[in-house]
Amino acid sequence: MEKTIEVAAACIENDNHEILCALRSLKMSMPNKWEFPGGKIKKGEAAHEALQREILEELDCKITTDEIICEYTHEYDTFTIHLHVIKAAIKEGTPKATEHAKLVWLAPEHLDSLIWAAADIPAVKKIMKTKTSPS
Ligand SMILES: Nc1nc2c([nH]c(=O)n2[C@H]2C[C@H](O)[C@@H](COP(=O)(O)OP(=O)(O)OP(=O)(O)O)O2)c(=O)[nH]1
Repeated sequence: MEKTIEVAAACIENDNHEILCALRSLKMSMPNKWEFPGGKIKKGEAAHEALQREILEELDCKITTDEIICEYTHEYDTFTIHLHVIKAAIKEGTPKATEHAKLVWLAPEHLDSLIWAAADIPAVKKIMKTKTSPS
């Protein structure tokens, strides 16, 4: 059986309560799919630590990380990922698409207007539900 890839992804919210969505580029695997920016967790690394490193590498900014919004396993045809979606905020800098094709800030209720990587769909649904339900 293929090894499961551990992936940390950031649900970065700005002061307008919008969420940062990133479009995977043609050079990346799963091109043209939207995702929460992040990447693979290295051996011995904590998910939060991996996420801060990945965001600095691919968006050229620093984030603070908060609680895990959701965490689950998704089986693609050729590999399986264990996705950790972590709440985050920008601490320093402005996100730049150094690897992604595009970055957009979207209100939670509009997240389902994008075509997401299949693994992200439960997280998108959860964020939409949590952020748009009256409290
Ligand atoms: N970053 C991220 N990856 C996701 C998400 N959803 C999803 O299925 N993936 C998949 C895409 C990739 O197969 C894998 C993460 O790989 P990646 O290419 O972003 O990670 P990385 O930057 O560490 O990659 P690399 O240096 O090895 O090329 O997880 C998501 O929301 N964010």
